[in-house]
Amino acid sequence: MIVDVSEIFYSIQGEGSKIGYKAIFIRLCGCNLKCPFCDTKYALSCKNPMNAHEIYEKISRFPAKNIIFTGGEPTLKDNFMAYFMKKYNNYSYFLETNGTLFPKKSINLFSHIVVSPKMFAINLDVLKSLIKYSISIEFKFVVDENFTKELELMEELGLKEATFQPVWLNDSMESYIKKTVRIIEKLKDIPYNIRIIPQIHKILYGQKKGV
Ligand SMILES: Nc1nc2[nH]cc(C(=O)O)c2c(=O)[nH]1
Ligand code: SF4
Ligand SMILES: [Mg+2]
Repeated sequence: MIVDVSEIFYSIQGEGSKIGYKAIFIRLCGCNLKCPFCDTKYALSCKNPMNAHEIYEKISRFPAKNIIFTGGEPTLKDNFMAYFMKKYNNYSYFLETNGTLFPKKSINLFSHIVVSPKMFAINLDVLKSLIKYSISIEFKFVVDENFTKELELMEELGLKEATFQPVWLNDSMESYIKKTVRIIEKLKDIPYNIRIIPQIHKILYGQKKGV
């Protein structure tokens, strides 16, 4: 089975509740959305066909057992991910998804799913199914300084907690940190259980591929 792979790299989880754990990232090509703030535009329509064995050869060189499928939107490759995870079942698998497509073949093979819904492309039925059928799930919202819609969605889905991740646009490090602090101050007034976490890999390594 063949899939287009944008990049495979070894780093730490830089986002969400599993932040800091070492992980191997498999970034699949292709996405069903075109977010203006996308930080992986190079992965939206790339071509780099690899078969499962070639991918396995690459990942097996790294001394880690956590694999994160990301993209692009990896659920477009539901069949491939299911095939891969069943074949190489000595790893723990994690998924980063925008929550618009339901990965029915692979969902029960992920130890944990990070859903990052985009406010202009919400599919409530898919989000509810992800909550219902995943083994473990968290919501991560990429936010700017106005996050009313995100709070409304939390309400609608009955979420008790979520991660808010300040969006990194054309910010310098200094402006990103200042923006994050402004968001923290605003969220202090809001009675939701929200963790505010910046994208730690960008602070540590800068804005580049493969980290
Ligand atoms: N270190 C690191 N952590 C990440 N967590 C989610 C990422 C993603 O691009 O989906 C990502 C990424 O690109 N790098
Ligand atoms: S869903 Fe994610 S990968 Fe796709 S365009 Fe939006 S930010 Fe980029
Ligand atoms: Mg990223």
